Amino acid sequence: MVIAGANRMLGRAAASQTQTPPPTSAICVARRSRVALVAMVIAAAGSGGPGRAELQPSQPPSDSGRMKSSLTPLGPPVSRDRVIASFPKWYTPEACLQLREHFHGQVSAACQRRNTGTVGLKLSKVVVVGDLYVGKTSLIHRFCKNVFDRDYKATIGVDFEIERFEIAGIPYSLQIWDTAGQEKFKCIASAYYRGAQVIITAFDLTDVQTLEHTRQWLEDALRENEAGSCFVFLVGTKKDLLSGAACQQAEAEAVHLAKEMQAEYWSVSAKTGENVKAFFSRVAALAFEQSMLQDLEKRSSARLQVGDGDLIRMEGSPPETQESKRPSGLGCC
Ligand SMILES: Nc1nc2c(ncn2[C@@H]2O[C@H](COP(=O)(O)OP(=O)(O)OP(=O)(O)O)[C@@H](O)[C@H]2O)c(=O)[nH]1
Repeated sequence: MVIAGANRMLGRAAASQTQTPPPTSAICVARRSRVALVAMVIAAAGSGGPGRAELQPSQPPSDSGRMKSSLTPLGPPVSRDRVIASFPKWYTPEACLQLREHFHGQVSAACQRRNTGTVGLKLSKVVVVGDLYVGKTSLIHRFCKNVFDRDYKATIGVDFEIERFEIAGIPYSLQIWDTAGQEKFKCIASAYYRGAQVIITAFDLTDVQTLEHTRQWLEDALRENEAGSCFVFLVGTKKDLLSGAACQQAEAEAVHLAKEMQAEYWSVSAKTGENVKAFFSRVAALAFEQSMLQDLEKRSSARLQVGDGDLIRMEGSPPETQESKRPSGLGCC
């Protein structure tokens, strides 16, 4: 993974229908031959049409705008606006994944002690899905590059961005996958749904049909992941185009659906930037907290198993007996 020295990494990846998602390192390599890959995807989709314009490589981060943690840094510093010290709040309590305003007690304690296992090295996968033209790319670009492009260029296959955070003093990264909304690219994009910790289903607040379609997008993304393993967000885009009663009406319908989907609801505008940073901070904090809790649980159950009386009794037993009694959760050593 090539993120050292850069605050974020930009990539584009595309695959044929049967290809499984490549590891991040493979994608970094693929990035260099982007033109060939894009050509491959156009061929696979049977289209000679234009794709998303070539993206500019990220600028190397300058030293300004950086903040040093009061704790010993675990990695290179992140930009100031990626530092999350307190738990970011929900958009509406009517459709939110959790109402706590602080990190879980165990998580805070572990972060203070720097007892965070491998979480600081982890890259959590976030997949953004939804109809074409709803503003998925614009949302990601507003957050990752602080830009807005009023011209529409369809995403071909998938793109991704990596954003580094510092959460409760611990480094944490999100790998944000932008998928194509066009039907002809759906099979390519869906190959990248697997392994998502967060699924963001986006719709256009000014187009109620795109809200209706989010059920199907979510179903497709969940099918590729273990039941109950993903945080789900429902995001209404282009908030700047609605106001007053029309906005309230659109949001009420979306909140209703979000509750059904067991999703957290947010309204955002990539054009003005409204709620974009708050939204992704919330995503990062929830994913981080879940990773921490899972890691703590894994380590504590591993400790319990190591101290288990059965294992002590096994000492000196023939190797095959030891093998047959080994708890399945433990590795080969
Ligand atoms: N006014 C307004 N326009 C937006 C906003 N977000 C996106 N748009 C516009 O909507 C169009 C589609 O945006 P994209 O981000 O390319 O849409 P997408 O969902 O990524 O589309 P696909 O790549 O085809 O799936 C573009 O012309 C954007 O400029 C927004 O917040 N406000």
